[in-house]
Amino acid sequence: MIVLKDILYKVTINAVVGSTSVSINNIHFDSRNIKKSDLFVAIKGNIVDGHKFIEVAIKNGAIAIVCETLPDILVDGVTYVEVDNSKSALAFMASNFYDAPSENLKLVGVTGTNGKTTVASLLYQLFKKAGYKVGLLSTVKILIDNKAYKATHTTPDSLTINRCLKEMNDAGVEFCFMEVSSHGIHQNRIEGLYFEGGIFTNLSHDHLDYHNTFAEYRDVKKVFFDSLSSKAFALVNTDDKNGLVMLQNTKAKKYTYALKGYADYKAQILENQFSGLLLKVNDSEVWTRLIGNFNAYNVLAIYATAELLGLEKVEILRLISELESVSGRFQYIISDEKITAIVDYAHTPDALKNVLETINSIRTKNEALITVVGCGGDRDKTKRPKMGYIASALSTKVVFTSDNPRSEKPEAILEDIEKGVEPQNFKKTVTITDRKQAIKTACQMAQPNDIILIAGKGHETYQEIKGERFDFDDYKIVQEFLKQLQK
Ligand SMILES: CC(=O)N[C@H]1[C@@H](OP(=O)(O)OP(=O)(O)OC[C@H]2O[C@@H](n3ccc(=O)[nH]c3=O)[C@H](O)[C@@H]2O)O[C@H](CO)[C@@H](O)[C@@H]1O[C@H](C)C(=O)N[C@@H](C)C(=O)N[C@H](CCC(=O)O)C(=O)O
Ligand SMILES: Nc1ncnc2c1ncn2[C@@H]1O[C@H](COP(=O)(O)OP(=O)(O)OP(=O)(O)O)[C@@H](O)[C@H]1O
Ligand SMILES: N[C@H](CCC[C@H](N)C(=O)O)C(=O)O
Ligand SMILES: [Mg+2]
Repeated sequence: MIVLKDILYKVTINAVVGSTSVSINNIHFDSRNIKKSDLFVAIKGNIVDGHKFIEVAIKNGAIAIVCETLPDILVDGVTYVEVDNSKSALAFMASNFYDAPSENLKLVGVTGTNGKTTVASLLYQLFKKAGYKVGLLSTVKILIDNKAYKATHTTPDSLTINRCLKEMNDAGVEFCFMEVSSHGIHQNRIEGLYFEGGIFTNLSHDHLDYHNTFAEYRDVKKVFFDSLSSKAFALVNTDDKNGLVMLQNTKAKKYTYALKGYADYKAQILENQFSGLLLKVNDSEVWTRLIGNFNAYNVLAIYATAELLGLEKVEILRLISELESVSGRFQYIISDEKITAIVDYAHTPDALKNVLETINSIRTKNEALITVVGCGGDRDKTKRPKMGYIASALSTKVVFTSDNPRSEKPEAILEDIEKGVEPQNFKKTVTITDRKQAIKTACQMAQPNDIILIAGKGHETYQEIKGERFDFDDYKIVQEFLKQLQK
C-alpha cells in the first residue's frame, strides 16, 4: 500500500476533491482491471474516452480517480484528482509508485523508423557477454536479465515500463536498453523516465495514419531528445538528414555516427557478404555475422553506445564479432538444394528497399530473388503502393500476400499494393491472399541457388485476421516447405 499524495509528485494538478492521504493498492488505466482500493486513471483514448468508465471503476473498488474532467456526480469516500493530462500523470505516478526505477540503472532508449529492435537487442547481447546483468524492452520480448516476458507493444504503457524496471532493480540489472516508438513518445509512455542516453537510427515513411504528416512524425521523435538531461548522451546517425534535427534543442551531450559524412564515430564497409560484414570502425577492423549495409549502421551505433557507457574499445570489438542476428531480422536458412530463404521484418518501404538492395548486392545474376510480401491492415495505407513498387522493381519475381489484415479485407489491401507496380513489372508479380500458399508457391518457383525473401512479419508467431490471432511463423513454414521439396 502507498499513500496517494506520495505518488502525485511531479503531477500537474488542477483540483482535488477528497483526501490525498488515502492508501492505494494499485494503479490501473483500465476499469476492467480495478480491484478494491485501487487508483483508476481515466484516459481519453483513440477509440473511447476512459472518463466513461469512472463509475464502473468505482463499482469495482476504486478508491481514487485521476481524470482530466471531474464527473458531474461525485461519490462520497472517493478521492478525485483533476489533472491537465492523464497520460502524463499516469507516467509520473507509475514512476513514483515503483520508486523511480529508471534512476537505479542505466537506461538507454533507441528511436527511429527502422533498427530499434536490432540495436536494442544487440546492445542487450553485448552487455550480457561483457558480464553484466541487463534488461531489454523490445518489440520481440521483454527481458529482465535472463527472465523473458511476452511483449505486446514496442514501447509498453508507462505502468508496465516502470513495473519492469522495478523488477530489473530487484534483480540487480545495471543496464537496460529499450525501444522508444513514436506512439510511445506521443502517448507519454516514457515521460518521467531518467535516460542515460538516447540513440536515433533513421527516419523514413511509417505511421502516417497516426501522425498525419512526416513533419509531425519527426517532431514527435525529437521530443525524446528534447527531454534528455544534460548528463545524458544523444547519439544520432548523421547520414540521415534528420539526425541533426534531433540534436537541435537537446541539453544532452551530442555525438554523431555515420558511414558517409563526417562524424564522431565512423565506419567503412570493407566486405559485404552472406557470411557477414567486415567493417572498419574508427581505426579498427571488426568482422560481424550481421548482414547488409543497414546493419553496418546498427553495429556502429552499438559500438558508439558501448563506448559512451564506458566499455573498453578492444573488448567492444571482440564482443561485436560474437553477436548473433536478432530473431526475424535477416534470419536465413539454406536448403540441401541450395535455396536460401530469408525471413525479415521489413514492413516499411525503406526497410524493404534496404533488404532487397542488400540481397541484390550479394547475389549473382544467375540467382533469382523471389520476394513474398504484404502490408498490415489498420495501418498506414500510403505505405502499400510504395512497397508494391519497391518489391516488384527490385526482385526477379514477387508473390504479394497478406501480412496481418486485422479488420480489413485482405483483397482490398492487396489491391492497394498492386497499384504501385509499374507496367513493365506486372509480369513479375502474382497475388496469393493466403500467406501459407504464397510461401509454398515461392518455394516451388525457386531453383537451386535462388533466394526467397519473406518480408514483413519477422519474429511474429501469429497472423491476425478479423481480430483473431492464428498461429503463424514464417520461418517454420518456409523451413517445412523447403524440407518437403527435398523429398
Ligand atoms: C493507437 C494506440 O496506440 N492505441 C494505444 C492506446 O489505446 P487507445 O487510446 O486506443 O485506448 P482506448 O481503447 O481508446 O481506451 C481509452 C481508455 O479507456 C480504457 N478503458 C477501455 C474500456 C473499458 O471497458 N474500460 C476502460 O477503462 C482503456 O484502458 C484506455 O485507458 O493506449 C493503450 C494503452 O496504453 C495501448 O494498448 C493502445 O495500443 C494499441 C493496442 C496499438 O495497437 N498500438 C500500436 C499502434 C502501437 O502502439 N505501436 C507502437 C509501435 C509502432 C512502431 O514504431 O512500429 C508500439 O510502441 O507498440
Ligand atoms: N538501421 C537500419 N536502417 C534501415 N533498415 C533497417 C535498419 N535496421 C534494420 N532494418 C530493416 O528494418 C527491419 C526492422 O528492423 P527492426 O525490427 O530492428 O526495426 P524497429 O525499428 O524495431 O521496427 P518496429 O518499429 O516495428 O519496432 C529489419 O528487418 C530490416 O529489414
Ligand atoms: N510495429 C509495427 C509492426 C508492423 C508489422 C507488420 N507485420 C504489420 O502487422 O503491419 C506496427 O504495429 O505498425
Ligand atoms: Mg521494434
